[in-house]
Amino acid sequence: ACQSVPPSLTIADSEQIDQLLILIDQRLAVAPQVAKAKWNSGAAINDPPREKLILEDVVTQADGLDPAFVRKFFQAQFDASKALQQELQDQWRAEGRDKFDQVADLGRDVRPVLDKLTPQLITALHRTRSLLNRPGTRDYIETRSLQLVRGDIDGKPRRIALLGLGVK
Ligand SMILES: C=C(O[C@@H]1C=C(C(=O)O)C=C[C@H]1O)C(=O)O
Repeated sequence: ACQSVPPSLTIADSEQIDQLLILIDQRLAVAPQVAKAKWNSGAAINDPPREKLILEDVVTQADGLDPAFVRKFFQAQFDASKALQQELQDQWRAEGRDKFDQVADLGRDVRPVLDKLTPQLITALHRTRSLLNRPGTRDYIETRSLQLVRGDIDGKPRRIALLGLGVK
């Protein structure tokens, strides 16, 4: 990791960015459980009221951060999760998969995991906001995300999630 840290970031800075990437990965890692629960129940992958609720929540919790940035970031995390859910369900459909025997309950077991990550992500955004537009940060995120942000079939969910950081 140290070799890829650009001169514009301290090691401590790079560790804060890593922490954000780890949280993005942890959120994406929940998507297969969501996809399974919805596969069994037949519920739609997209749940706009649930997304709206989270967005309203994060904007009020994100004091000091630009609300437009926070919304954009979380919308990208939803979009990444949905892209991964879609890829998985497309695969299961192609395989002619039956329902899964054991799935976690979406409301009782799975969404609470996402809800626990939300404030942790907001904290990580606070700690990294001023680092995101430094020269070299973009390349650092690219390199590190390949190791830290997995949970993903073809790289598309990861790309969508990282676009939410708005790093140019
Ligand atoms: C993860 C879910 O699926 C989708 C993605 C969401 C998210 O990432 O938080 C929220 C609602 C759904 O559009 C879910 O329904 O909980």
